[in-house]
Amino acid sequence: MLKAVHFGAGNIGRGLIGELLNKDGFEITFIDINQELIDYLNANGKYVIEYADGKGTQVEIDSVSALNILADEKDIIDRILEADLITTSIGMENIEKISKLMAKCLVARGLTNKKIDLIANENAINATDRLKNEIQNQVSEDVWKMILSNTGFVNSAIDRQALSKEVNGLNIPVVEPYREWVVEKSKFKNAYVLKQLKNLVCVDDLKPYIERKLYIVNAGHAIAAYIGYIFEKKTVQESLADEKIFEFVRKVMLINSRYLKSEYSMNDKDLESFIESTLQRHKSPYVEDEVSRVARSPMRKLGADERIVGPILKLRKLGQFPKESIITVAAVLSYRDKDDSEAVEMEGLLSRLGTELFLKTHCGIKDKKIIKAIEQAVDDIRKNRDSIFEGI
Ligand SMILES: NC(=O)c1ccc[n+]([C@@H]2O[C@H](COP(=O)([O-])OP(=O)(O)OC[C@H]3O[C@@H](n4cnc5c(N)ncnc54)[C@H](O)[C@@H]3O)[C@@H](O)[C@H]2O)c1
Ligand SMILES: O=P(O)(O)OC[C@@H](O)[C@@H](O)[C@H](O)[C@H](O)CO
Repeated sequence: MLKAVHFGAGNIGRGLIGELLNKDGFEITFIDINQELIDYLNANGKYVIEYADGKGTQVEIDSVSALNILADEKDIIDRILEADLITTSIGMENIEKISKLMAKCLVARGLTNKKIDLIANENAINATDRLKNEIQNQVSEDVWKMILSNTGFVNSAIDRQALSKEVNGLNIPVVEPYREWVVEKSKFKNAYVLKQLKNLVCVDDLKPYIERKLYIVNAGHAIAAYIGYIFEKKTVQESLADEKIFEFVRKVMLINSRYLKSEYSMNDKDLESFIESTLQRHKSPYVEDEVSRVARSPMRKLGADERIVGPILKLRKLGQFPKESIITVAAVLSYRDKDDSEAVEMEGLLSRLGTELFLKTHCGIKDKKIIKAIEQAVDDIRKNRDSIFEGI
């Protein structure tokens, strides 16, 4: 049996990567920090995921075990010595935290001269390359050369709404039936393993896929959450049930698609139908996605190449002034959640630096006209939240 080591046994780890690797015949070791979940996976050797398909279809994923990253370092290295593939989905904020152990694992693996591939499955452009840089920072130049000659660092784009629910104290991933797992073919070192991964889509150029994912799918999702927050909606579905919000979200997705059209010569009709089907996924009656989950980590989401600001900067370079997309930055800046450390950090930075400096230093927005428009929109939203929809 092929063996995979997957870091992050959360919603997408168990709900997408776990399912697909299992379908392709892999035995999976999950690495996590949640001891209760680790104990459950070890005691049962399997888990269940539920499809949000209106029927509650359940799928069993077997041949699994788990280790704790904080307590089982030696065992983790041993598993990686025997593994055929390493994957992650732990969240970008945790990538740096696993880099030291990952470096140790890849050094041990490199000494055996056996090839291995690593895929970071996170919502970010070149997430694997970002992990790769963190790993490089942990080792000397010679050791890095050895790691590079034995390890394939493969970027990916993944798409599936994966939530979870608690049933009798047990956490069950709840996933939409739709799924996508796209990887960069040329980066794979182990051709045999790649051939066994039948549920992967291999492409030569990942950029159009990850940009379409972030700038259409995740942008639409995030905007529904941030505008939903302003209108006191609890879930994304509740937010999109409001016609004005729905039309606003669709408009921004269409505006963002102008960049994809120009950059990749994507066809208008295909983009429009992609947007429509994405909106249907986001408003599925079988999914109840909390605003707080989708709006989580607003500082990350305001990054210069991320879902909110990325399309604005790219469209500006094309000479455009995407008014509605600009308003969405103001909506993110208005977001508050005392349980989300990044939302708390954002609020603190905004009050210490002011909006203009925050936008310049954190979001890479230097254009005076855009900064002014964002400041104006923040003000307008504070006075009258319906100002968001003016002109729609
Ligand atoms: N859930 C989705 O719908 C979805 C879809 C596509 C992509 N993603 C991306 O996948 C990643 C994971 O998202 P999620 O929704 O599954 O989050 P999640 O919180 O459900 O899962 C993350 C898991 O990682 C574990 N973890 C945290 N720090 C760790 C560490 N240092 N070492 C090992 N494990 C650690 C957590 O305990 C948790 O089990 C994110 O980058 C997210 O953007 C999520
Ligand atoms: O995971 P994040 O925080 O980057 O974004 C939240 C959601 O938009 C995201 O998890 C989606 O559900 C997912 O990306 C759909 O494929």
